Amino acid sequence: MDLGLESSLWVGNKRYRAVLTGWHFKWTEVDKKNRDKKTVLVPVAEVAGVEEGRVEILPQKSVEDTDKDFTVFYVKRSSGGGSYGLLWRLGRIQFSCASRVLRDQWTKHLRAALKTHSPLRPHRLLVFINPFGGKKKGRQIYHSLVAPLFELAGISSHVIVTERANQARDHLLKKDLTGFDGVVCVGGDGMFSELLHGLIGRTQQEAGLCENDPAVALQPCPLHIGIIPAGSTDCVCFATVGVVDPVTSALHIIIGDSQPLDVCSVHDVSAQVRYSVSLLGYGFYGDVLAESEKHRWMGPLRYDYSGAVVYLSNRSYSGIVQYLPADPLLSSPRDKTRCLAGCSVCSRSTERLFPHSSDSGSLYSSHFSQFSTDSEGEWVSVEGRFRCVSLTCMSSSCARSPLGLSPSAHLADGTGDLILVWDTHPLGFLKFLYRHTSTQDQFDLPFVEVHRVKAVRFSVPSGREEQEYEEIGGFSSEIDEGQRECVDTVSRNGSQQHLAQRAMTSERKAATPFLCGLCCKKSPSVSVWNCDGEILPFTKIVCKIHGQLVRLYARGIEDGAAIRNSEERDECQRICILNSLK
Ligand SMILES: CCCCCCCCCCCCC/C=C/[C@@H](O)[C@H](COP(=O)(O)O)NC(=O)CCCCC
Ligand SMILES: Nc1ncnc2c1ncn2[C@@H]1O[C@H](COP(=O)(O)OP(=O)(O)O)[C@@H](O)[C@H]1O
Ligand SMILES: [Ca+2]
Repeated sequence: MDLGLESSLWVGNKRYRAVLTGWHFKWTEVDKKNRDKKTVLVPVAEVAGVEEGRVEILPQKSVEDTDKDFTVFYVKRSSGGGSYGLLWRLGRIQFSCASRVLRDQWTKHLRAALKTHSPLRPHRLLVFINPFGGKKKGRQIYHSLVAPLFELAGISSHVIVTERANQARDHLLKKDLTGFDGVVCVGGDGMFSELLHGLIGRTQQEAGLCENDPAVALQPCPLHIGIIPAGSTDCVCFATVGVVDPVTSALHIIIGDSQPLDVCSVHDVSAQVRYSVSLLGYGFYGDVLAESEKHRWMGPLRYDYSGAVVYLSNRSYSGIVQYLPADPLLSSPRDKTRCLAGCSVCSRSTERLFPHSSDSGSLYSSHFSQFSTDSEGEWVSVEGRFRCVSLTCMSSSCARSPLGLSPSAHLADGTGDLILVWDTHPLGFLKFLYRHTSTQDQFDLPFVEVHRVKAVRFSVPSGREEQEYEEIGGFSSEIDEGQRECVDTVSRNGSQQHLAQRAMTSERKAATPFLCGLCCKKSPSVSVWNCDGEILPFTKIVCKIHGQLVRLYARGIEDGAAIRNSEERDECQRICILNSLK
C-alpha cells in the first residue's frame, strides 16, 4: 500500500495542507491567498494514536462521533525538562475533512504508516506497580497519568500491584509470559532491578544457559522493559530518557522506542549472580545504601541524610581491584563526549557485539579463576585503600548528579567505567563528590582514576575478610537487640517486618561489620557492595559486562539544549527526526 497522501484539511475555520509522506506527517496552514503559514512536522514514528471523530482524553476519554473528523495524537516536546533531556507531552489536533471517504482514507493511511515505521509498538504489556517506592505514589501515577495514554494507544495492560519484594522478579521467572510485548515497572531502580533479574534469568533458563557461569555469553532478552519513574533515585530512567517524568516515559513506551542497554553480571565464588546497569559501588556508595535502609521512612531524602552521615564517618577500605581494559581506540571515559539519542559509538558497537555470522560465542574461554584470554587483552591489577570503587555501565545520571557518575559512559557499547577513588583527606573526597553536582570534571583529581573496562574482579586482601568474618561471628552471638535491629534493616529485598525473626543470613553477615560500625562507632574494615540499590551478600566478586543484553522502551537522552536553541519549531522536529532515523 502506498502510504503517501495529501489533501486539504480544516482545523476550525483554518485551512491546512496536510501531507503524509510515509516517514512524516505535516500540516501547513494556508491563508486565503494560498500562501503557506506555519508548518508542524511530526515523524510518523511519533504519532501516538489516530482516532475517528473529535476525541478528548482529559479529564476522561470522550468522543464526538462526527463522520468527517479525525483526531491525531502525537509527541510534542516541551521545554520544561531542565538543561538535559526533553519532556514529552501528548499533542492533539482535530481535523475536519471534505468527506467521510477522505476521512477514512486519512485514518487508514496514518495507521498503516504507524505499523510500518514503528514495528515495536507494544500491544500487550505486563505492568508491575510498587506501591511503596519513592513517595508511595506509584498507583496514583499509573492510574491517573499512564493508563489513559495506554488506553488511547490501544495497549492492553495486565497490572499487578506488588505485595512483597521480589514478586515481580519471581513472576517473570516462573509465570506464563506468552502474548506480552513488554514488561513495565512503576517504581524506582530497585523495581527495575527486579524486572532485569527476572527477564535475564528467564531468558537464560529458556536458552538452557547457566547464568551463574561468568564464562557464558548470555542471551539477549526478547521482551522490552518500560520504566514509569516512581522511585527515589530513578537513575535508570534519568540516564536513558533524560528526564524523570511518567508521561514522557509512557509516550516512549507507546511509540515502541527501543534502547539497548549493557548489563554487568556480578558473580561470587559460590556461583550466585546479580545484575547491575547503573551503580555497582563498594565503600562510600555501599555504606550510604546500608545506612539509608534504616531511614526508609524519610523517602528519597534518606540518601541525602545517609550520604552526610557516611561522609562524616570518613571511611576508606582496602581492596584488590583487577580489570580488563576495553579497546582504547573505540572510546574513552575522559573523551568529553556524551551518549545521546542516536549515539554513533553505541551504533558501531551493535555491529561489533552482534556480527552477522557469529554465534556470539563465549567471550571468555575459561571459568571464574582463569577469566582471561590472550585475545581479550591483559588484566591490570591495583591494590590499596579506596574511598570507593564504582563500576557503571552507563553515565548513571540522576537528579543528584545531572551528568552522572561517569558523564561520557555509553548505554550500549559493551563496556563499563571503573572509577577508583583512592583514600584521600576528607576535603578532597568532598570535592570529588561535589563535582558530581556540577559540570566540573570529577576525574580531574590526583586521587581519582577512571578506566573503560570489559570485566572487573574485586577482593579484600587476604587476612582482612577472614578477620572480619571472625568478628562477625563474635558479634552474631553477642549483639543486643538494638544492634540486631540495625543489622536487620539492611536487606531491602526482604520484607522488613519479618527480618527480626530470621536467622543470620550470609547477606546480613556481609553487612554486619559496616552496620555495627555505625551503631557501635566501631570502624569496619570491610564495606558492602551497592548493586543498583541492593546490598550484595558477598564482597569478593567477578564482573563481566554483557553488551546490549536488554532493551528498554527509550531512545537515550535527546539533546535538549540543541533542540531548544534551534530557532524554528521545524528545526526542532527535524533534529528529532534525524535522531530517530539514526
Ligand atoms: C556534596 C554533594 C554530594 C553529592 C554526591 C552525588 C553523587 C551521586 C551519584 C548518584 C549515582 C546514583 C546511581 C544509582 C543508584 C541507584 O541504583 C540506587 C537505588 O535507587 P532507588 O531504587 O531509586 O532507591 N541509589 C543509590 O544507591 C543512592 C546513592 C546516593 C548517593 C548519595
Ligand atoms: N510490595 C512491596 N513491598 C515491599 N517491598 C517491595 C514491594 N514491591 C517491591 N518492593 C521492593 O522495594 C524496593 C524499592 O523499590 P523501588 O521501587 O526501587 O523504590 P525506591 O526507589 O524508593 O527504592 C525494591 O528493591 C523492590 O524489590
Ligand atoms: Ca556501557
